[in-house]
Amino acid sequence: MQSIVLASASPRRAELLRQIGLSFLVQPADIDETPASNESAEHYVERLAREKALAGSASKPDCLVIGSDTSVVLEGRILGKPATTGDAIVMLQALSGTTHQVMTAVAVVHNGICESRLVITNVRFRELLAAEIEAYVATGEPMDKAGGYGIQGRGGIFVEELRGSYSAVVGLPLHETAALLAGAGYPVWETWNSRQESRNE
Ligand SMILES: Cc1cn([C@H]2C[C@H](O)[C@@H](COP(=O)(O)OP(=O)(O)OP(=O)(O)O)O2)c(=O)[nH]c1=O
Repeated sequence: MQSIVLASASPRRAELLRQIGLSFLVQPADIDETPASNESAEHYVERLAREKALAGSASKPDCLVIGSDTSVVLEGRILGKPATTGDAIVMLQALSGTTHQVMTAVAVVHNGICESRLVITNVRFRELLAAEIEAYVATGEPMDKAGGYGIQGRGGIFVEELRGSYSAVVGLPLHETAALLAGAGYPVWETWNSRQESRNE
């Protein structure tokens, strides 16, 4: 079986891949993340996931390379990672009491061919108090996360309802990732079997 490369600096994505039993190499991809003019959020997120996977594959052509991108989208507006704590406060104020979309795309490059999937999850936040937004931002948790929150962390207490994929919100949709890997000739469950066999030998 080919080696897997995760073209990402996100510790959440690595954790999610480990969760499903995969062994892989981490090699973050450095790409320009500026949206093109008039580009839709859907197009932007999927394009970035593909560019990250393709950038990773350029230096590891013999590997199966996974790239992904997550953006929070509020009324069509893309909220990336906050640049400052002030930014994080503004994002969280905007998300308070509303429903937003978390768009995550995953792309897999295999033998030069790139396949990708986009997953859209609706997340509703309850009304947030100004004081709790300040306290949350002071923890530092929002700073490396799209939309300025982490559902898997303290930010979990803001989420009233989620419709879609929890793993996609955290950074990597596991069902779609496994489907793409299977399509590339790498069914995830087969790696469980081979590990089991090597332990039994
Ligand atoms: C909404 C949300 C996002 N996030 C994270 C997932 C991603 O790491 C990050 C979105 O930024 P991305 O630009 O998608 O990813 P990244 O810069 O962390 O890593 P790379 O580009 O190298 O793959 O936000 C959470 O951890 N929890 C959440 O609830």
